[in-house]
Amino acid sequence: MIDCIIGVMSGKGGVGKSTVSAMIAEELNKKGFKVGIMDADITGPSIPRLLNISHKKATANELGIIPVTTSNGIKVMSLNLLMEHEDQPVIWRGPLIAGVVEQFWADVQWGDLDYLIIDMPPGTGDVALTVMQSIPISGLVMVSVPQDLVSMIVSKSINMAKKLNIPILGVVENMSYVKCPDCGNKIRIFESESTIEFLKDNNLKLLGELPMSKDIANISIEGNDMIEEEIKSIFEQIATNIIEVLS
Ligand SMILES: Nc1ncnc2c1ncn2[C@@H]1O[C@H](COP(=O)(O)OP(=O)(O)OP(=O)(O)O)[C@@H](O)[C@H]1O
Repeated sequence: MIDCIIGVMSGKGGVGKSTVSAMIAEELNKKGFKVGIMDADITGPSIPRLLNISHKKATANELGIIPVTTSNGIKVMSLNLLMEHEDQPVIWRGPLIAGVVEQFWADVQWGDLDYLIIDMPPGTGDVALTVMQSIPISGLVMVSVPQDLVSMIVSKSINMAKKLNIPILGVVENMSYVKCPDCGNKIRIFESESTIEFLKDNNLKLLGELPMSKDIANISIEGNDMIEEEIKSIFEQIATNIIEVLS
């Protein structure tokens, strides 16, 4: 039994969707919830590295696939946990990839979870559609960089969610600013006035703003314990906001 399924979506690749998915899972887990994470980004799976389990392999029994569990208890399923070598590419066409996602939903023994986080494939393509149509998603978290929020890139994902009647829980603006190491000022490369307007016009909640930071960039190398406290608390607040919106 899974209580809430949260899809983490982005208009395009490389904006931090997987990083945010992994950190939401970590924060919900820290709050004492039973958490799982499904890496539905089949051709670019990065969850095992972000959660430091890329050396582990998933197994199966007659009941289905058994997810890998992190040292702190998060259940994880990713195609990379089934591949012999993590650098093997998945040279498959859309329907086959979509079939894997369906299996990750139907055949993985998730057990009882309070939250299942789904790291969606970027954009509004074939596999994203399969995820949204075949899994009963409770709500979507939209991850975007500021410059895409006010372009049509995020609007496409928002409109897709609306057409499929899936609520959007809110937006995480990633790489919003850089913090000056000397004076602590937040340097915003892209003016945020239009972001606020965009959120207002679309009736979207801002779940959190993350800086561009070396600590975040190095999560898959150094782990997330090394992240500075100020950034940790932003991730914690994002998780709290998600819980609030869902309840
Ligand atoms: N706030 C940040 N500051 C610095 N680097 C970041 C930040 N967020 C993400 N990154 C880095 O940007 C790169 C892309 O991040 P990530 O893999 O999470 O994006 P993604 O949207 O899931 O990409 P894809 O959809 O292509 O898998 C990674 O190298 C990650 O470490």
